[in-house]
Amino acid sequence: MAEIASPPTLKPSSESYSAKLVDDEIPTVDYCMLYSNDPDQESLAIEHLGQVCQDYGFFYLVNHQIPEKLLDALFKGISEFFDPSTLEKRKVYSKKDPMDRIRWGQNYSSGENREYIKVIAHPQYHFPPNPSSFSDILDEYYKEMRKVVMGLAKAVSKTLGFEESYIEKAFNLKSGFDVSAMNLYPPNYVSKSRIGIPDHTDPGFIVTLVQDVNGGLQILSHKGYWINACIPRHAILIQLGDHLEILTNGKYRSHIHRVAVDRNEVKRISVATLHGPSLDKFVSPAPEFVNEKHPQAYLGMTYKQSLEANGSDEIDVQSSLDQIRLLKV
Ligand SMILES: O=C(O)CCC(=O)C(=O)O
Ligand SMILES: [Fe+2]
Repeated sequence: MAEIASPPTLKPSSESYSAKLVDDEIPTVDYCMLYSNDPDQESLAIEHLGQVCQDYGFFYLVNHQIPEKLLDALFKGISEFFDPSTLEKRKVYSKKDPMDRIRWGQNYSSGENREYIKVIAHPQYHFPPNPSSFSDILDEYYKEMRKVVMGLAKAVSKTLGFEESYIEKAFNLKSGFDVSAMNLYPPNYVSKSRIGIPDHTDPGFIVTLVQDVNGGLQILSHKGYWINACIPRHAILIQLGDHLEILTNGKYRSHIHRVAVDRNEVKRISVATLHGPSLDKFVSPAPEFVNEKHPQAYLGMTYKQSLEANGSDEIDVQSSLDQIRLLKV
């Protein structure tokens, strides 16, 4: 596979944002340490992960075992897929029906500036069949990423003091519904504002994010200021999803994030995958997290119902946390 040259850095813009914007303050979690053969090291790593989930809700994951060559091939494949000269060909994936499993879109507006292709990556794979080398790379990438996600489900269960299969069972992750967005910002160098994607949280257990060019993603911390995410090359940014917040009754919260694009100068590709419960899984705050001091703060409903609660379908997902929340935590 061809090597990709070191990418340029996209400088974040702070204009037009009122809340404080700081550079990187995002913790790092070492995936291998969560499974260390040394029990002391392992328990320290699990304790650290629990602290990070509670205090931040997002972190850089390093030593995750996804080959760097696979990530580089993924970015190259996406870059070729979004080639401006083949724009007409990909319009075939424009949304025609709510049941479409592959969906393409291009937005140039004051509220959103990106080109994207969304696919369902689990429980069944739905990828653009051409070019075949690209769908093979996607297949490999999503399989590798699922291993990481299942591993994190075990580790997060332990941070909560449960057996390692707790999260997997609570979300029925073996049949989990994963939607992945491959994004190009700005859409072929044209944007109508500095917003790539506006403020939002994401549904599901966790969101995994990889990118080819640093900068652009901004995360609102629980302390109320924005952080520019400077994801180390080949690391994965993990963000906790709304349904982990619901399950833990607000102990592990999701958080608002957005993408800034900067003066159309740099092309950035990201792959954000929402790893969710199975569509029919009923998710509500677990009894272990509900007590007099922490009354039930969210409604229970199936994952499918919660995806549809925002008036959208299950692929064009947006957070429905506002409709599900009973109390502010
Ligand atoms: O591209 C990014 O950095 C973020 C994408 C995102 O937040 C999403 O697709 O939900
Ligand atoms: Fe997101």
